[in-house]
Amino acid sequence: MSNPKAPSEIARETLTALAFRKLAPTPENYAQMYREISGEPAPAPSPDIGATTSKGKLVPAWSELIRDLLRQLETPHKGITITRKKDGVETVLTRFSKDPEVLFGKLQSLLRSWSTAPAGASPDELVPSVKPGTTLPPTSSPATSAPSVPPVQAEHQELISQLRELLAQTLESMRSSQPELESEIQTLIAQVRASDNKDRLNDLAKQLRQFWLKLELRGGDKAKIQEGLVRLLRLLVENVSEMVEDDKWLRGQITALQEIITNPLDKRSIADAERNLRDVIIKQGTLKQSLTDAKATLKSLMTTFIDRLGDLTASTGEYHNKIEGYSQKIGKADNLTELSHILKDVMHDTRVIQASAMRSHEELLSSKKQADEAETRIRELENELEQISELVREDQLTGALNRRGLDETLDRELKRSDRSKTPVSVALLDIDNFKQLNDSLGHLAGDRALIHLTKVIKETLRPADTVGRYGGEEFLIVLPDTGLKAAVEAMQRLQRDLTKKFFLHNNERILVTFSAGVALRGEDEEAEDLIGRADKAMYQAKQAGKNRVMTAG
Ligand SMILES: Nc1nc2c(ncn2[C@@H]2O[C@H](COP(=O)(O)OP(=O)(O)OP(=O)(O)O)[C@@H](O)[C@H]2O)c(=O)[nH]1
Repeated sequence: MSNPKAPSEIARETLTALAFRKLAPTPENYAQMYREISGEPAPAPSPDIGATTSKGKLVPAWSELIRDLLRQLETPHKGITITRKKDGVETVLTRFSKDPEVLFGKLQSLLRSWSTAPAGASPDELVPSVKPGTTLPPTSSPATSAPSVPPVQAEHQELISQLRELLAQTLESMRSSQPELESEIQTLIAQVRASDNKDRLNDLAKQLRQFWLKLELRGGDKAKIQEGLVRLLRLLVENVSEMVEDDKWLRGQITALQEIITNPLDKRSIADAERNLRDVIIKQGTLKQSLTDAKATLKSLMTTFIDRLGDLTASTGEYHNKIEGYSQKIGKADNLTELSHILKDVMHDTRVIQASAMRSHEELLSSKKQADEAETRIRELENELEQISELVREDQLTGALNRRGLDETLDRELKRSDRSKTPVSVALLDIDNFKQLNDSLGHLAGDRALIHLTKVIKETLRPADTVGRYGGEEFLIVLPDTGLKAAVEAMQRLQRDLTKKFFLHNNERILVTFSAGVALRGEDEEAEDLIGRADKAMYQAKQAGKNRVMTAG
């Protein structure tokens, strides 16, 4: 004996049959078709629901409702999945299919609930409420709903396999960042892709939990390793700086490095510090060469001096021996002629030794003078080196101030503006499409373009204005005693000058343009905030199409 059909299934089949036979989905047609499919006998005559309800209200057309239902099923609604919608329809059909009028109303309110559902509402709230105490028939049972369940199941399966694939891809994307876990990740990916039943999924869930735990621990380890390395570096630098007390060159670099690692580390400060350190190293390299040369000169002078002294000692030693010989000869001499010959020899040797001593004396004097000069030069170089080591304020490529120089200038100018109650403005410039210039003409041409721009800026602005390299292709201009309008005009003048003073590359004229943000310092405004506002305005200038000047609000 076959199992009786579930009401929801009969209702669904009724709707399908109506559509299939192209019958108008009126309540009577629905009721008749329902009875036909369920095999129920025709009910006793009841009030006509063809055109009006028993309460006298007009019943809207079913076709419209079904069309609406189909349309709304496909339409995305926040917080409600298609599956949940289908489940809702299923529940309504199950509970109310026996009464077309109630069914109609419930389907309508279900539709309304989709379109008015608040974001994130639980799908359960979207199923029309059921009177307390009503027992719900099962929405599906393998025996009765077999032909209609597969679409839902198929959709679930499709969703699950999509989720599996997403999980596999997520794991896949972790491989490059976790090379040490490569084989473990590979195994998990294979497991994810093969998890097609509950047991395998459970097993996978366990493995994944262990894997995430391991990742968490590793993340913690990495942070600790990094902290440890920084601590170690600090110790090392401290220790080295104590050891090299006398070596100014090395001490300068150590100071720069200490500055980097004593402040909190972030990407930008490390990049700045790296550029500063490079500047220090370049400058120190040049000075160190001069110092080495000066020291070599001094060494060679000392050698000459010692040689001369040796010669002198040797020749005076020889003279003393000779004098001794002459004194013996004098003692033995017994006539005047002999004595006169000896005296002549003595005079001759004395004159020779005197001349030699004089020459040596002059040579020594000149050597001493040169040695003094070399020593002075060395002292000067060492002083310069010491200063450079401690504070390099210039960008080595462009000759503009570097970040450190800019900080000092801003500090000075802001204080001056506070004292004198005069305005001060800043402009942040960023060369337009600089990457493209680098890519098409080469990095060296890019470097020369930066030098060119700095030169034009220096030529165009007043001597009191300062230009510094703020970043790669960004420049900050400090304009003391300048209001917003005048600062904007200065930038516009610079733009015009750049269209006249072309950057030449292989005899080709290249137009360098920039976008700028200009900000007038507010009362007691910190340098950082002032630059921040200029930066924002510069960004707006870029967004608005580049090669323009914008003011900060
Ligand atoms: N030649 C050279 N290039 C540099 C230097 N510093 C930074 N750059 C380059 O400047 C380029 C900046 O590129 P982006 O930030 O994309 O800016 P852009 O191409 O100017 O684009 P916009 O700012 O939107 O106009 C990068 O390619 C950097 O490599 C430098 O000292 N010399």
